[in-house]
Amino acid sequence: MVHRLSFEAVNRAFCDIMDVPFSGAHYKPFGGKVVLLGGDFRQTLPIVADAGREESIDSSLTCSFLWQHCTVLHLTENMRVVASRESQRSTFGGMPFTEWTLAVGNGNVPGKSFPSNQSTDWIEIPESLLLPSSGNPIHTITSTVYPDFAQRFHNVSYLTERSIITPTNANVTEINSHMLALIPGMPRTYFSGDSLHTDASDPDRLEAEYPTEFLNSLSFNGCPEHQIDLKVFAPIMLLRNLNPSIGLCNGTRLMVLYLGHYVIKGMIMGGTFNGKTVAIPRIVLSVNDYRWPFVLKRRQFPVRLCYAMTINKSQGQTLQNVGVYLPKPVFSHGQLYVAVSRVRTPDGLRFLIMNEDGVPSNCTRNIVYQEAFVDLQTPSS
Ligand SMILES: Nc1ncnc2c1ncn2[C@@H]1O[C@H](COP(=O)(O)OP(=O)(O)OP(=O)(O)O)[C@@H](O)[C@H]1O
Repeated sequence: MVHRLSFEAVNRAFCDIMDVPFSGAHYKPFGGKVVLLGGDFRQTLPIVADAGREESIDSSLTCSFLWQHCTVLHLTENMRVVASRESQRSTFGGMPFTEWTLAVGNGNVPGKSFPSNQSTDWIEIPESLLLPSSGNPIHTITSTVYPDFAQRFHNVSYLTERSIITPTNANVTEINSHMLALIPGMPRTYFSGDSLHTDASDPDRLEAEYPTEFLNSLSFNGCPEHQIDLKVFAPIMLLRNLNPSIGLCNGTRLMVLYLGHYVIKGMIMGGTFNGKTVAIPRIVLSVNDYRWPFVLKRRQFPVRLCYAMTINKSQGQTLQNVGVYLPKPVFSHGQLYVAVSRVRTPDGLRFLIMNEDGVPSNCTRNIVYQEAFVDLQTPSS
């Protein structure tokens, strides 16, 4: 979800554009233009660094002055899951799959209290969705989601329909490295060119304080790593909108076809541009993080391997086979709902959950800030 300040910035731009003398447009929301917004408040709220519950809620559109001008319309049918009869057959916590996913999103799955922390937002995942608990967890989850990988690693439809999702980038990296090593051949490595930019009066001091090696070690959400290892046939995800008119959007998945010095060629996996071959150049990405007194400029291919991806990054994807890997529970509103709602049928959804002692478990945390839904009722709904 977009931060409310972004909506407010667009609102101001519209007011400016539409402003002509005596029109009053300047005082109307979006300059008097009708704007259609789509979203699901059960999904994750805007990401605000180090934010607590209040800051997360405050960042959502419902806390903007614009919200009073919005009319809420509800979609009533789950088009993603409804196509499958499978989802109607079995029950999950006594409910059909579609209802169970909504109950997870609404925070209505009965909680399980633990004497140690008295937290009530822990829920049991139905037995039929759990993976067997023996052996190495990375091996268990990868071999379940990617069966017969050695024979099928270059099959584009096989890769298109599956992914492992997990809350943190550290686990994503671990799984991606594991999978890349299973493809024959040596990887091609791309290093970024990193530099810092600052308005400070003494940039030389900052450059001495933050040498290139330090800049190389920095990782940011939504920014490619300093070192990217790739092989032909590996699935990658684009991290920037390069050219939406040909399908190159933030979140587009591609299978690598060619690893050149100046471009990476790939085949788009899924969506309107499925099967289209495209070239991706290196670009300069700017990262402004409040922890550092400079803007990092990183010249790199804006891609990341995507055998596994974070739950947040998986928003918008529809997949046939999803492995939800939870070595630690989710940490923010809506993440568990996003995880359970990526599939068309419950057959394609499997969980591997570890408790704090690293022992497989059937309980996990479901974080739902009920305040996020308070303003969503309309008189007619
Ligand atoms: N009108 C429709 N008819 C048939 N299937 C549909 C329709 N709309 C959506 N779908 C199916 O539901 C899936 C999810 O649709 P879409 O990605 O547009 O929803 P969304 O609300 O953006 O999803 P997300 O939960 O990722 O935010 C699509 O992959 C598509 O298969």
